[in-house]
Amino acid sequence: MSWLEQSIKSPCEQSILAANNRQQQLTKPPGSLGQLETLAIQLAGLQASETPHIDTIAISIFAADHGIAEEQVSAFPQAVTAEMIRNFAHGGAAISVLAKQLNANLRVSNLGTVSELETIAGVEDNRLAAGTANFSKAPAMTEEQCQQALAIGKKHIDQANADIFIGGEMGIANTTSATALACALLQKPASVLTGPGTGINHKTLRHKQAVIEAALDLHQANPEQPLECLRLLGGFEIAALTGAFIRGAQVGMPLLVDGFIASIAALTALRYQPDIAPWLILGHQSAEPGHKAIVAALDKSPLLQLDMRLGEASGAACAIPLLQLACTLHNTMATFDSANISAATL
Ligand SMILES: Cc1cc2ncn([C@H]3O[C@H](COP(=O)(O)O)[C@@H](O)[C@H]3O)c2cc1C
Ligand SMILES: O=C(O)c1cccnc1
Repeated sequence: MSWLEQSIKSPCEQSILAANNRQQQLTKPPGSLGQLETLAIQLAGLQASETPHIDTIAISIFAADHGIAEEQVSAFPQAVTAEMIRNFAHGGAAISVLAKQLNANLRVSNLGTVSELETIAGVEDNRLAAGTANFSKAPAMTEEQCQQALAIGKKHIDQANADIFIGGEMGIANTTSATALACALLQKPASVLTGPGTGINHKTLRHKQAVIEAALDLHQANPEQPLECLRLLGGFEIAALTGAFIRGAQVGMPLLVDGFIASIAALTALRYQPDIAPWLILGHQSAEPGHKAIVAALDKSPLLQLDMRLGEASGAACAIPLLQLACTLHNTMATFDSANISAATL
């Protein structure tokens, strides 16, 4: 049996009840801390503890190139993927700065770029090929590549040993791949889901839409087979994220999901195994317009809306302090009893 078929862990009902009970005793009108309350209760269930905490944070960035980039669908050249891998390692990328500030353990996995990369300290060499195939002409991945990429995500979860996991990505043209995958899974046209990614002009946006429509016609991907949709239209980094999300729910790791790209990986995982839903927390609403439809399909409310559209796990990282505050309030506020506060009378 493949690891992908292992059962999903259930959140701990007893801890959810205990945490809910605790919330009712804290010195505030019940419900007045809004989503901070529900988040603490959700985390209690996921961590199987009445008093959840977010002290150790694992962030994994999966980077890879995309054959579809040769269709001129991104504002930036493909060399940027490898260049940004260097930047992650050297501490200059947005996620490098955020991870340092949050005291998170940042791992960077190179699944294969077109530009040659020297060996870089802090970058894991997980190269499968020099990027995916151009999915407007052929399946993006072979069966074997897709399985290997899923397994790299699994490995990151198995080694994470953290209170929460955030998966991020880097790969020029991956909004084209993610959009095509979203169209296939949601059965929506490219005209509805395609957005500017790194910032293309209107003419290029129409071209990007047409490239996606043609690829959808070519592959006729079956939404009932999400991992096959992933193989045909996805990317190595999107598959690694999908594998990480499936594994996270199998082993009981809370998963904080980033923006557009990470969310389509989460949706792929969810369509493959609907029981993973409770393990997903949505960090933020991306400004990439197609994210709304994916968020609706995930049936989750994003914690933040900051008009971010970067990827790299950056939006999810920004939501960590909120989760920490939710836990600290939940764990350390006084109770009506301990502070001698009168309870509600009506
Ligand atoms: C310097 C730079 C840093 C990035 N970090 C994340 N992305 C984001 O933009 C890319 C997707 O957009 P598109 O599909 O339009 O190429 C991905 O690499 C994504 O992670 C970046 C993009 C650039 C240019
Ligand atoms: O929200 C994202 O993940 C995103 C949006 C635009 C470009 N890259 C990533």
